[in-house]
Amino acid sequence: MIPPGFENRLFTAAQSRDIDRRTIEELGIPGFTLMEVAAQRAADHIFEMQPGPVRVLSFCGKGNNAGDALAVSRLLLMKGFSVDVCLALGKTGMSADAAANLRILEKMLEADPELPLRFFEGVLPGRVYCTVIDGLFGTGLQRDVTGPLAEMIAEINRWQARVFAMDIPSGLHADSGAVMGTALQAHTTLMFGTAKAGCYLGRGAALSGKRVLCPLPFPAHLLREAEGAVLRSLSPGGKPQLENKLRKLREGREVRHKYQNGNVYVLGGSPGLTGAVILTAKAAWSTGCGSVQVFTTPEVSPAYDAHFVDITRKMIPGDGSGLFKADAVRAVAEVIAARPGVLVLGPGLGTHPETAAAVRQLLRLVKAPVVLDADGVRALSGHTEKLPDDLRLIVTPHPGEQEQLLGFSIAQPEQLAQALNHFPCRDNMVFLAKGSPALLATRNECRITTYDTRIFSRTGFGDVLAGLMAGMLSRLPDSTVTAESMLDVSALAMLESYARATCQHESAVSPSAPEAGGMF
Ligand SMILES: NC(=O)C1=CN([C@@H]2O[C@H](COP(=O)(O)OP(=O)(O)OC[C@H]3O[C@@H](n4cnc5c(N)ncnc54)[C@H](OP(=O)(O)O)[C@@H]3O)[C@@H](O)[C@H]2O)[C@@H](O)CC1
Ligand SMILES: [K+]
Repeated sequence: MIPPGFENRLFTAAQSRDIDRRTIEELGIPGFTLMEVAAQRAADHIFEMQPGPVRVLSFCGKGNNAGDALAVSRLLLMKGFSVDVCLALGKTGMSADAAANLRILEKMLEADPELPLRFFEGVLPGRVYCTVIDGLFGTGLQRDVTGPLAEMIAEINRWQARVFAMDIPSGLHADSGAVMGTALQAHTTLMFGTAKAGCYLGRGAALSGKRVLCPLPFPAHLLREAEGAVLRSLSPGGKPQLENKLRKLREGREVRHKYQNGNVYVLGGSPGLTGAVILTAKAAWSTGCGSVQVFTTPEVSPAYDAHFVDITRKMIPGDGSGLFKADAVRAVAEVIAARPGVLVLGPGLGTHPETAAAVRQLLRLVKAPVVLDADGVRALSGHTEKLPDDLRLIVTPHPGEQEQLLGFSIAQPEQLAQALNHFPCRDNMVFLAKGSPALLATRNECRITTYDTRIFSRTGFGDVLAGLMAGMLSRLPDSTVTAESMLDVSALAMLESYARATCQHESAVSPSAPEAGGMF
């Protein structure tokens, strides 16, 4: 049983170790008991997946991860499976609980020499297996896997077996999802007690296969007290909960006419780049907000004639180039001040230096929450420190824009903390690092997508996402637009885009098999 509220919480290796330790020391549940519970849950899952007894390879190191695999091996034997145990690092120096589990197996074999159990030290048994229990390394892996161990991992990967990883696939870093030299490709990862961040980040998302959280008797207060960043997974299953949270916030809003049901402003669309604005404005409108208004120059406005029925246009002054420049900044800020709403700044705005300067000027003047996307993000490169500290901001760069904005692209939650430090408004903002997985963070929390964000790799989805965010945000009472609710809105807008993308995309790839490197 996972304590309520922790279903989608992710933990680092240090946090997990600390929770293990405190459960043992403060509650008095022995480590061996925790291991037995973990093994029982893992074995139950394996029996479900593999109902008929087969010969399995139990691939063990010398830490507690091996202890898990050895305890699972015993439970499989008791169900009639045949087990070949590979003690890849030999018998010496095993952790106490791993050694105890090994001793139990040895005693069982001594008592019943007919038992289908064999041991191999330092080598693989020399045959191919369809099912493998991976207990080489868990959260204790700190350095690269090399030499004979790396060769064994490569060999097992060649079998394309059904690999059940204990806690985390061996070779994967439990925090970053980085491959430490080489790693096993799991079919299923049975995470013990806590979901490990490394199974969701970097290569971990693909190498973990199906992720299953096997509950251990950790009390809620220890999970709550785990020190360090709060990480959560963001899966399509979380959509109803987010919708509910935002619906409750909306109930506090008095709506007597359309302008009290949320106003969205879109500023973008330089000559030849109006498609992005059309997508953004339509997506915002689809959220049910009261009004969507597009700022445009007289030169660009005719491009919208065939597209906008419900969406109004606000003419801004220009110098005849059709671009947004300094002379329009005050006019835009005044329109928004007169009728507050949410501004989407950037779709198709173009990269003219004077336009970029006007974007920065507007961000210093405007009091509305802003969703900053595409060319709007580019305009901030090298200038983030000049933003007002009370600006409420959602910034949505893809990896190329992250590189330009920060000098690095984001793969780890700690890098988001670094990214947020570039902004004086860091306490009022959400940084959405697009990529695969996408990471969404405020100063207090980071969410990691669990679905395949490669589906967003189509021109225009960034524009749709920005429109959805602004539309949803505009419908909340202004006093509830905080970093926390903006994170919920961003998460829900991502899930809504995903739902739309999977409907539209006939050849949608499986959401359970994300692959590193994709982006949108
Ligand atoms: N009660 C609990 O705590 C519970 C814990 N549980 C389980 O324990 C797991 C964590 O166990 P763990 O901490 O013992 O570490 P683990 O991952 O088995 O490996 C460490 C060993 O590997 C070695 N080693 C490392 N890198 C290496 C390399 N590159 N190449 C070669 N060797 C290398 C390292 O050796 P050393 O660095 O000392 O040389 C050390 O001996 C956790 O993931 C979960 O499965 C669950 O049962 C729930 C209850
Ligand atoms: K493992």
